[in-house]
Amino acid sequence: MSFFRKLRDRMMGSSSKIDQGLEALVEDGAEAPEDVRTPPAEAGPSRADTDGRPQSGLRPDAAGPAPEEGTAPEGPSAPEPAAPTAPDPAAPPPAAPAPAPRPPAAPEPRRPDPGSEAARDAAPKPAPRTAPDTAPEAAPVGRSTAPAPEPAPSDPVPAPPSAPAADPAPRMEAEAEAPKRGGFLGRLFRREEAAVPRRVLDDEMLEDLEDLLISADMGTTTAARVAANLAEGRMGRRMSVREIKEALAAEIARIMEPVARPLPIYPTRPQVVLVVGVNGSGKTTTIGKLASQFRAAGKSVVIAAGDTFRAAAVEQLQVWGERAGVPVLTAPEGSDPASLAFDAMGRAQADGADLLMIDTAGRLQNRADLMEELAKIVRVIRKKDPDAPHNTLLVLDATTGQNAVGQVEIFQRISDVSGLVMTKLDGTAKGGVLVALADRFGLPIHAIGVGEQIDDLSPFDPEEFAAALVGLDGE
Ligand SMILES: Nc1nc2c(ncn2[C@@H]2O[C@H](COP(=O)(O)OP(=O)(O)OP(=O)(O)O)[C@@H](O)[C@H]2O)c(=O)[nH]1
Repeated sequence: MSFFRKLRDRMMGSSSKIDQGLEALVEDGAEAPEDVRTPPAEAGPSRADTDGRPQSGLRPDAAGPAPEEGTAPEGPSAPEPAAPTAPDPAAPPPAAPAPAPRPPAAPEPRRPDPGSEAARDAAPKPAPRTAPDTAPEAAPVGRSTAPAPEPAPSDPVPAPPSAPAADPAPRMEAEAEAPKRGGFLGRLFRREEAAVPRRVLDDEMLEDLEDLLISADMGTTTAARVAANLAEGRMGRRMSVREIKEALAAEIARIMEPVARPLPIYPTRPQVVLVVGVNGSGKTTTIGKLASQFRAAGKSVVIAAGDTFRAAAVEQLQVWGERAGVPVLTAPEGSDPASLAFDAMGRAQADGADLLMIDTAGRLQNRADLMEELAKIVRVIRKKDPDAPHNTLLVLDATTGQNAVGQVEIFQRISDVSGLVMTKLDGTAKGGVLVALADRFGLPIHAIGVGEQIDDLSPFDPEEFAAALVGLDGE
């Protein structure tokens, strides 16, 4: 099963939210199919270019707007291809029900530039952490069982899924080719195409779209930005569900691209990875999965069970250690986690281990204690290596939706978070929060958890994620 299909299947919860919402949204405001086939002279006005671009004398929208990046050619939606009724170019611009251009949000800065890193830098940090100078290699996340999928070429439009399913790709082809065909087949394609519901992208639709994105946990700011960017150059255009999904996926992938970075691997031995996050977010499971993948990539790993306050957590980590074939260092219940971390550091150094992964407690209800605990762990391991920890991984549970935003803020304050792992993306309707996190914090997303099994940790691929989130493959 391809990674994309696996991700999409496992993200059905979130994809269906946007997926189903879009169907309803377009159908609600869709023009009747008859309207779609109205001769251009009548259809023209409603498609007036309202995005502020100068209209050429030829009024390109009269024959269908020029295909934009990220949208399918509009040809098939345009009325009859022969266009004998093409409007007179000299005719005055229509005074029609052109939707008002969506005003303010639109030309937002398109990149959540590393400004978000600036914001991160501005946050108080416990102590400066210096990563080794040497250029890191990438962690083998997801590569032990199958090679990580090559990132798709940076075409802003995710390629239509290659699945042979009767639907998407052939239909796209049909959309593109329909106008050129003559005879029976041409008429057939045009009729099918005319039956595809489309809705004019106007202010009302943009608001609906924004609400839909918010309901998928994208957060108000990111949802507004995504909707505004989608509107750019498309206002007044009649769009099908698939076209909206493609444009949305392209926009989401663009936001996620800069943060899709595997865990960097340094030549330093041991590379110390401190794993933080609230209780139940998936820290133990993620450490087990990562350890297994590092082992499969030929790295030697030591795990320290730093949540010494919960015997069950230690036992669970031991189980994962056995599965991954990695030693797990433990300490008596209630003992000082920093002391365990110190011992583990000594053991990892003596063994010449490539990686030391330190689990920590996640009791956010007593933030001061947790902060002191983490700070102490960092202090003692720095006695053995002043640059440690080399990574501080924050593990977040996707099912907590927008709460994840608050967790990043808190853990950035109490530890020097260097990257994220988002777990439980399978079966949640809240995957959109990852877009909000990328947009807001710009922290690297090293991997995503898509199940409870040892190989259910995958590299983060923005285009596949975006396509799965909007349900692109499901057409
Ligand atoms: N479906 C799914 N479940 C996951 C995933 N990652 C972790 N879990 C489950 O989430 C639950 C909590 O995971 P843990 O790894 O114990 O979380 P933790 O952060 O270590 O929790 P504490 O030990 O209480 O601090 C377990 O039942 C895991 O099986 C994932 O990607 N998908």
